[in-house]
Amino acid sequence: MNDRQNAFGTDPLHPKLLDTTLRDGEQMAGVALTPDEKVAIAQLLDAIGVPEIEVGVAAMGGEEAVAITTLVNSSLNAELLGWNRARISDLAASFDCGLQRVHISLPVSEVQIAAKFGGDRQRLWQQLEESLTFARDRSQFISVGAEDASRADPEFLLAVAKTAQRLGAQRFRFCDTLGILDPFQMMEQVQPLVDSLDIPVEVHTHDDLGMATANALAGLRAGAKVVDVTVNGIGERAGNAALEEVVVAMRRLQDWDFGIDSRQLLQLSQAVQQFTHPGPLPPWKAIVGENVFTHESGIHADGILKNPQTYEPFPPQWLGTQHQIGIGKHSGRRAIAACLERHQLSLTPTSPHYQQSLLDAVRVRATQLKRGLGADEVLALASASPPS
Ligand SMILES: CC(=O)SCCNC(=O)CCNC(=O)[C@H](O)C(C)(C)COP(=O)(O)OP(=O)(O)OC[C@H]1O[C@@H](n2cnc3c(N)ncnc32)[C@H](O)[C@@H]1OP(=O)(O)O
Ligand SMILES: O=C(O)CCC(=O)C(=O)O
Repeated sequence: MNDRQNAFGTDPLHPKLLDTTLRDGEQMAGVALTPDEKVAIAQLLDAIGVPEIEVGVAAMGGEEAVAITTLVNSSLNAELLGWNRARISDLAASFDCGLQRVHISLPVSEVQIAAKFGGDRQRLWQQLEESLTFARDRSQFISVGAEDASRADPEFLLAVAKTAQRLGAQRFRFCDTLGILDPFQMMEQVQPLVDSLDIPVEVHTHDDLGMATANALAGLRAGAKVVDVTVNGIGERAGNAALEEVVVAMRRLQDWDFGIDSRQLLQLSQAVQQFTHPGPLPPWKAIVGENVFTHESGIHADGILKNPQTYEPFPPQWLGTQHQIGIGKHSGRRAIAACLERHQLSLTPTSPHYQQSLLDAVRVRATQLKRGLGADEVLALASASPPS
């Protein structure tokens, strides 16, 4: 990473990642990780350079507490954080697991305060104070999270943040819990917190409107110093900002790599996929999908063969991979010629009839199979209709 000034200025406290695959990621409906799987994911996160991992909810007890205790004792480099409601019993459960860094969450929107605290703000202030006082004497680090902050009254949100800071919180998490903001609104809402607090602001975004990653980047642009992510973007409902997207987008857009070894992102993504939703990821999934560096359309394949920069947003080498030229319904002559050339066959430029008949055969076959063709299938079609 060079030292050039970017959108984050020259502040030495560059933004950091907090991975919450093991907490919010696991909250995705149907996901249930064993302690061993949680440890395996944490080790992979650690290996690629993630500096902070939200490990789970100790108040759940049982295997979740076992997993958290095992993680605490597993000598990871990453700092670990345990998620808690603003309740002493939750915090006690985290401390029983050996956690020394805790997160305390409070609902801050009218609708959530009504549902969770019977609309009693006094109760909210009291639980904030009680839980922070309890945690302060027993922990090394406390962050406070404002659940549903994006729907909260901004003055009330700021009052909660300042109170949390005064009572000893060392970081404040702004949550777009329902994923309802756009990046402009995200900046407008996060900026005042950054400007008014002495402690760092963290942003937590959801993908309900497909804007989790964009909003995460907007939060950073507004001055947040920590951004929450999950591998493959898993999480509640439509998921969270995806670790791989935030890392690669920030490298591409701001020349900031978070200290992450992006060549290990594919392996991490595949491991998490197997533990959470066995089966393939959607091939078009940004950054880690199988098709992200596969070019089929004739015009694109032609461009890539002439100069990869024509159609690659960033070099596949960032992910330790290479581009592929796919052959299918949208192929053009140049891609088919390149495929044949790789197998010492030539698509004679002077026989346009042959070229067109092979292209037609590829299109028919790909449409029948509803997929791209392998080189062997292209060669079989070529030998079935030899140059006339
Ligand atoms: C936006 C988010 O991601 S929030 C995090 C969500 N994560 C989870 O829910 C983790 C998994 N959860 C669980 O295992 C369970 O819900 C537990 C162990 C946390 C609690 O289980 P239960 O005691 O059975 O409570 P239940 O889940 O039914 O209800 C939640 C309770 O917490 C209260 N609550 C919710 N958020 C908070 C908060 N931030 N601070 C204090 N209390 C809260 C609710 O009002 C409700 O209280 P009530 O029982 O007095 O009505
Ligand atoms: O940490 C918090 O306060 C809540 C985090 C969360 O998962 C959310 O708001 O979506």
